[in-house]
Amino acid sequence: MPVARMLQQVVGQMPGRPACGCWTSAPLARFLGTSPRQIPADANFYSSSFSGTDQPRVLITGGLGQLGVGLANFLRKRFGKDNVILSDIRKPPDHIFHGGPFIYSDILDYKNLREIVVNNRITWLFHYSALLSAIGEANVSLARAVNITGLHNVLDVAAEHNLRLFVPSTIGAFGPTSPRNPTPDICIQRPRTIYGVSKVHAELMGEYYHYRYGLDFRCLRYPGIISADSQPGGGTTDYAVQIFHDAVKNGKFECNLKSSTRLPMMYIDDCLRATLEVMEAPAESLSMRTYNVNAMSFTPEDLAQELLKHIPEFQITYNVDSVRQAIADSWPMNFDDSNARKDWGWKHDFDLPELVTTMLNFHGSDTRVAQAN
Ligand SMILES: NC(=O)C1=CN([C@@H]2O[C@H](COP(=O)(O)OP(=O)(O)OC[C@H]3O[C@@H](n4cnc5c(N)ncnc54)[C@H](O)[C@@H]3O)[C@@H](O)[C@H]2O)C=CC1
Ligand SMILES: CC(=O)[C@H](N)C(=O)O
Repeated sequence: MPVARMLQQVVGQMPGRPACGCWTSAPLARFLGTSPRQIPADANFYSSSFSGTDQPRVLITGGLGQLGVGLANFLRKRFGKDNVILSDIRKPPDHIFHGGPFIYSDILDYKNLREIVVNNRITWLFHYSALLSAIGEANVSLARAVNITGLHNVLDVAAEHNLRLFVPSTIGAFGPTSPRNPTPDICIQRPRTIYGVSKVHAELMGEYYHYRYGLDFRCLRYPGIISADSQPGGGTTDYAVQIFHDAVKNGKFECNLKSSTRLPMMYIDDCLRATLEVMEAPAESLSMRTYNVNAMSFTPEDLAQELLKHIPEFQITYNVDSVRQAIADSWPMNFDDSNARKDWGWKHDFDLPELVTTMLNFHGSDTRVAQAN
């Protein structure tokens, strides 16, 4: 007998179950737990996913980081500006505040999160709030709270309100005992950072809520993401973002990883497109709920050589950060994303030459504008 059916029979006999015996997506613990958040057994979890239009009503948590504003702009083009709400615990700059709906949302405040989802009739949630690898090692207790307790709140609200939920994982969800070259979707995952541990937890908890409560959970393991118009948030791959700014501005860059450190990387446009494509993929096409996605892998030396083709006077020096280097040495060198390419047609657009040209065009034009002003 399928596990789900067996569980349904067991749960159906539980006291306090709705008379209909219907299978609610609400987490079982809410009926049996002693949590102050316990919901009356006769609560009717009418799915609030019907937003009255055929467009998703989107909430992005942690939206003011390196990726969230780009995601909001990308999704607003697809679903309409007013259907995508950006949120964070920080004050947005004026151009972001006036660029579309923004709301304060602290994922550690479960009631606040629940209120936002109900009052705004949210149907899709992109959960970006997190402390990344290096900053997480500098503040383990905060990283554990945001990346784990915050995730639990998001999972419960998503299950209670039948949301389609995207949670990004990372190359950092693997560790030194994982195969590194290449790293497949399914293999040993014993990361050595609180960031990586919290992301493996997110993958496992999201998949549990999917199989146990029917939550439409979808997850991509992002490589190091490179963006031109936003600053990185304190990770190990941040060098690959900062190098472009420094190369154009100063003609030189001091790299905090060894020249031979190979890591999977991706341009932000590919990242955001992969995120939307997996969220729009028909459920029946998904043989998994957590996928690796890949574009390229390079070392600081590879990147410097590509930059030299455009900026012949560019100089790179190395001042290795031992914390970041130890993290990078435990991460994948190359990512196997064949399942994403097979199941939902993933295909990257930007390889290293295209990345460098695109980033320099942005920074170069930006610098030219700066000189003109
Ligand atoms: N940028 C990258 O290269 C990669 C990012 N990812 C994942 O993508 C997501 C977004 O990444 P980034 O934008 O780079 O992160 P980031 O570190 O730049 O931004 C994270 C945001 O979370 C917010 N935040 C912190 N505590 C919060 C709380 N209690 N409630 C609500 N928001 C809170 C911060 O204010 C910040 O704006 C993260 O989950 C990250 O793990 C995964 C792999 C690579
Ligand atoms: C690859 C990531 O998850 C992030 N950029 C980090 O370096 O922590």
